[in-house]
Amino acid sequence: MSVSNTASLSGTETGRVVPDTIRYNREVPGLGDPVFDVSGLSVYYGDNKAVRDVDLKVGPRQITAMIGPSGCGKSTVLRTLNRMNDLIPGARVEGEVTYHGEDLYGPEVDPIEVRRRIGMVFQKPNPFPKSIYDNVAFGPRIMGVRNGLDEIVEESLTKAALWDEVKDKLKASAFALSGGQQQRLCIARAIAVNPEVILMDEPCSALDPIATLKIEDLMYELASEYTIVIVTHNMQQAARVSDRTAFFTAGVDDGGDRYGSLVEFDETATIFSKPSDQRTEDYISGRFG
Ligand SMILES: Nc1ncnc2c1ncn2[C@@H]1O[C@H](COP(=O)(O)OP(=O)(O)OP(=O)(O)O)[C@@H](O)[C@H]1O
Repeated sequence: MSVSNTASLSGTETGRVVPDTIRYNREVPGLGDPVFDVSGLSVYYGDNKAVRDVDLKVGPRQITAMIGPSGCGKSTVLRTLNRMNDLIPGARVEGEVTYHGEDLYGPEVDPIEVRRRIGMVFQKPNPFPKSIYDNVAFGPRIMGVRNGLDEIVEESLTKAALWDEVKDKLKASAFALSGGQQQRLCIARAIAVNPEVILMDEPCSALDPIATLKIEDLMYELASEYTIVIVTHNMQQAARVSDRTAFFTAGVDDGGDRYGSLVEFDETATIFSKPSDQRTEDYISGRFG
């Protein structure tokens, strides 16, 4: 894929993000056989039913963005896609999440294998206190790979658009890299174990605008090979990079409990130009959130 359109990055004077802010001009791939099919998903933290009744499909080799105001459940839903919620005491899911048609929460499913196939990149770059090389080689080594590590490291760093910047200092500490480089290293680390899906939870929120655009370019390139789901606070970012967008909001139930839910899920251009729900319209117009 190539980057073919670098139109305006900002919204219009109404504050609304419109389709001409979409930088990457490509046809939206179909949902095909969805990679994930989420239906009737609710997530509890203890007794608190924090996210309710989410239905969502994630198509292969495309970028799905999750947007919405703070606390609407974006990260919670993202974590259900690779069972990271299992690691949070008191968290449990209700409803169904299938991965290629298989129940992701089925008794026979190995969560470790799930997290290998469905990798995650976090808000704050979190390289290990090791060399650049050892960060990337870490996952393959744990999987028992002994031969061909050099090739895996080079290929992963190349795919993460970092190889040229680090090829002469692979033994240097990962902490010697800039924030943006560290985040690309974390993406290389995720790629090194050969995943199908990369989940990204606010991957640019700790980065400056230049480093952010680099990661966005990278996401776009990676989407030809990987399925990407990104949580972002940044509407322009969702409009720029994603094929489909899920808009979540937070509400209060009759008992006064706050909860998150999915309002609308559609192609990104539709969400940002003619959303079908007034709450989406209000959010993308900057009227709340
Ligand atoms: N580990 C946790 N323990 C208890 N409650 C949690 C936990 N993580 C999230 N929650 C609650 O679940 C709800 C959704 O939170 P979540 O972090 O998923 O929302 P978000 O949309 O990603 O928010 P933000 O944009 O601020 O990161 C919130 O009410 C939050 O307090």
